[in-house]
Formats: sequence, structure tokens, C-alpha cells
Amino acid sequence: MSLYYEAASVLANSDNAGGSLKSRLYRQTDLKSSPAQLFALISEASKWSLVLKDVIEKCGLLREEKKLTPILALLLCHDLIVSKNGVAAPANHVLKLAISRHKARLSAEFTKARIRRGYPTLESFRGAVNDGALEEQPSSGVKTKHPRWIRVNTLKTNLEELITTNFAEYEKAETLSQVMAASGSTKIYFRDPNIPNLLAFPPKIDISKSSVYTSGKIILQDKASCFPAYLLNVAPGDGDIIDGCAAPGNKTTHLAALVSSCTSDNQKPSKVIAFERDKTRANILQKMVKLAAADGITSVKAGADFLAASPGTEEFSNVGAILLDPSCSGSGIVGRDDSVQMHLPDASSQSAAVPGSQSSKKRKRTDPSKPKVEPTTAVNFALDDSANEETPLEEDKTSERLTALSTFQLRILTHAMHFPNAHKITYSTCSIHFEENEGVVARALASPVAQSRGWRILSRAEQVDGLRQWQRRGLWEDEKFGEQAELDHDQKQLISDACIRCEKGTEEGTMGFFVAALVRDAGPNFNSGTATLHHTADDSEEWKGFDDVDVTEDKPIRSVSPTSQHSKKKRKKARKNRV
Ligand SMILES: C[S@@+](CC[C@H](N)C(=O)[O-])C[C@H]1O[C@@H](n2cnc3c(N)ncnc32)[C@H](O)[C@@H]1O
Repeated sequence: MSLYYEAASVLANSDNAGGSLKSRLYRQTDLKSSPAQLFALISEASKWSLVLKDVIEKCGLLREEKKLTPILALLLCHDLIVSKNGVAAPANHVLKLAISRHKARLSAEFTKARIRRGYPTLESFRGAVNDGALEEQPSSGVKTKHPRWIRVNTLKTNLEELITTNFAEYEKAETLSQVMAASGSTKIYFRDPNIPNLLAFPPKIDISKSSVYTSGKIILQDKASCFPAYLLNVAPGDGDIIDGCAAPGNKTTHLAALVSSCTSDNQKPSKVIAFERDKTRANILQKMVKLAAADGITSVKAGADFLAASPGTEEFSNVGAILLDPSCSGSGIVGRDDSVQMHLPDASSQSAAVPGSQSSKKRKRTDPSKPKVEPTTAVNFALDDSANEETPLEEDKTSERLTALSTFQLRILTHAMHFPNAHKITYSTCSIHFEENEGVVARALASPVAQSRGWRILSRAEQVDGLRQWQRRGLWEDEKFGEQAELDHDQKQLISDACIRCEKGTEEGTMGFFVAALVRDAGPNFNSGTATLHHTADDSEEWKGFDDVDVTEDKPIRSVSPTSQHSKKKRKKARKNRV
């Protein structure tokens, strides 16, 4: 199948696959074209689609070329008249022939469209399109821009070096809102006040081809996604650290950087042990770890299920901290390629402009003196947090699915509590749902393992500087917890205040996110050696049954709710001592 047919089929998404374009391409294994090439074609064509839709309609292309669907026409027209590389097909290819015979008319209409919009040169037109200046505003009139967050990879460079070399031409902005409102070509950055070594750049900055990215000196990581590793507050003597659900590896490499920065020469170096159950994603994880120069510190357990790791074994005897970022609904993800919205030409359109139609309306003029910005034809696959979810489920918010996910998440969290020398855990999701967030944390705190091992929530006052000051905290939804009678107001208040939330579409410029830290005050060696899952003295029969649930996100989950599995009495007693 040609590149264009493949791109059209991905866009048509006839299987109704969930997730962003990038994650769909990333998952599809039967593609002939490279996912990166397909992504570049689709995202570039989408940027121009508002313009090209008019051009195609004015030429009456779809009436004359019956072989072309609106999507194919748009992709081909983009490559024929916008892309510097032209149509990527042999000269006698049926699609190339179909589009090429209209080149003169399409080019003429394209020129008229440019002049009508007030751009004297093609380069100024390209610049405006790349900056998103031609994008339609939503009907609300409010368009939230999401900054491009960049974490400086301190395993390879440092912040000072980066801003005096790679970003030497960039000016420091005073506020995040300045950056969020800036065009992609504006050279400014904002230094984040909450997370060290984190910078925000204008939303449309294209960094994926730059050597600073391809060399691993920077990681494209949303601010919220930096919270878990930082909240873990890695300290000398913490021992090894597990990342239980690691791919693609943004938090793993962040952890490795933090571990490395607090390890002194005379100390036994700590290791990051990164579990990833999915083999394909584990490959990406391995690449990311290597690129970030975290491979010396990190041991990747490719294809390994964290739930199958036996806490009591020698291999994990030195594990002091655990980061858990399990699969979730992905409802907080801000897909950067959400902007892959094609304005498709109407097949029945006439060659003359329809009065009052979009095509005949005047478009906003932007400053044509803006510096030239080349459109990206990059085939470099920039990996950011939109790839964190292997099966994002934005559309799927049914309570049944949330119950299944939270059952799995609770299982992961309680499993981590069994590691004999672990004394801190962070639990995070990129979900906005209470059931996957505060609900899981509250239920984990009430579990027998939490009770017997002394796990409690890390209060806001105890949190690391930067996150303690973060204003957006957890919430409590009685009706979704279903066991509210057993937690009093103060306990709910303590949990929600200790939990950290981020909301997408706000002036904080983050994705939707949740994180909480759980700690054991007794510290390392507490209860040492007693924990082996399913065989601990502290696991009640009910919780053992619960631990046995076979949970994979790809299949429906056997419905075993902890509510049905527990005697209310036991849970009430447990909760009383907890929180
Ligand atoms: C939300 S993603 C993690 C994103 C990652 N922490 C990052 O920041 O780049 C969840 C990952 O956990 C993996 N996973 C889910 N269940 C697992 C398990 N039981 N053991 C190991 N990995 C698991 C999934 O395959 C997926 O790659």
C-alpha cells in the first residue's frame, strides 16, 4: 500500500482505535511505511488543511478525480504544492497522475489563498501556518495552549550549559503565560519554579529534529509527569529504586538522573530497576534509557511483569523506594497531535467560491515579517508524554472500565507495599478520575499490607520543596468511593490534601495528572524479609483472593471488587488505624 493510502486508512481509523494519532501509529505493527513518515505527512497536511480544503474545492478536484477521496486529495495536494519533496510516488503511480494533472490550477488557487490572507511570500505563509496563526479558534473563542515542557537531562548536560549554548539565543520569560501565548518562532523560555531542571517553551516550538533532542540532552516531558520521580525525593541511602511500569521511560530516566545526582563517590551506587511488561514498549524503554545515558544506573526488565516480582527475593532486598505509574484511562493526556484535525474538502463542491462559505471569508492576517520557519518534514519521532499510555481510553469512561482499571491499579500499589525494605512509594496516573486516583490510594491505605507494614500517606507538609507549594490538591468524591461511612471527614481531608493533582487546559500548562506518595516511618529494614506475596502473615484471605485477579488492560477484567471481597468489619478496623 502506498504511503498515501496507508495515511488515509490511519486517519479514517475504521477500527475506532483509541488514543492519539501518535500512539495509534506507534501500536500498529503491520505498517509498510514508517510510523514517523506517516506522522510527518499527516501532521503537516493537517496544519495546511484549512487552506488546502478551499484550494481543492475551488478547483473542483474531487468532482473530476473520482479515484480520490477527500483525505487522499488533501494529502496529495499537500505534497504536490506545499512539501518541498513533492509527491512520494513513482511518476506513473495512479495517485501521482491523478493529482499532478491539476498542478497548475491547484498552484494558482494556492497562491490566491496566500495573497488573500495577506502573506506576500510563501515563506511568510509557511511561518504563519507553523505558528498556528491560521488555525480556527474554537467556538468558545478560548484556545488553551499547552507549553512544550523540556526536562534537562542532567545525566548528559546541565541547565546552565544548555541555556548558554543550545538555547543561547533564547530569552528568559518572567511568566509561564508569556511562553504559552508565544508563537513557535519566538525565542523565549520559562524556568519552572516547582521542578528543578525543567523549562517551558512556546507550544509550537519544533525541537524534535534538533541535536539537543536527538542526542538525549533534553527529554520532552510534561511538567506533571516530572512530579512522581521528584516527589519520591531520592536521598543517599535509599538503596535501589523500582520503576514498576516504566515504558516509554520518561520517569525512569528522571529517576536515574535524580539518583545519580545524590550518589556520592564512597557510596554503593543505587540502581533503578525498570519493569515493563509489554515487549514492544520495553524496546522503546531500552532505547530511551540508553539515549539518556541512564543505562549505567538502570536495569531494564523487558517483558517482566512487576506483579510477578517476588518482593522477598535477594534481588530486591535493597529496594528502598518504588515509583508506580501504572496503565490508566489516560483521560488527562493532552495529545499534542490533537491538532491533527483535518479540514476535509467537500466532494460536491463547485469550482467557484460559495458566498459566505469559509473559503470566501477573510482570514486573520499575521505579521509577515516573522522569521522564516521551515515546516517540518521530519521523520523523527519525538516521544513525549502523549505516548505514555499504551491504550489510552479517553473515550471510555464507563464505570465498569474504571472499576477494572482501579482494581488493577490497587493491586499494583498493594504489591509494592510488600517489598520488605521499601519505605516510600509514589503512585501516579494521567487520569482525571477519582476512582483511579484518590480512591485507589485510600483503598490501598486500608489494605492489610498497609496496616501491618505501617504505610501511611505523605502529608503535604512533609513533601519536597516545590511540590509542597503546589496548590492544586486532591479531591474527594463520596459517591464514587462507596465506602465513605468508614472514613471520617478529617481522614478524607488529609488524603485529599496530601494528593497532588494537575488539570489540563489551565494557566499552569500541565496535562491532567495525579500523584501521591506513601511512606513507612520505620524506614529501611523494617519488617525485613517477611514479605512474599500471597504468603505473608499480614495478608487476609480476602486480599489474597484479590491479589489473584488476572488483570490485563487488553482484556476485560474478571470482576472481583475489593468491596465484595472484604468483610466490612475487617476493613473498618483496618481503616481506623490507618490514614
Ligand atoms: C502509563 S505507562 C508508564 C509511563 C512511564 N512511566 C513514563 O513516564 O514514560 C504504563 C506502562 O506500564 C506497563 N505495565 C502495565 N502493567 C504492568 C505490569 N504489571 N508490570 C510491568 N509493566 C506494566 C504498560 O505496558 C505501560 O507501558
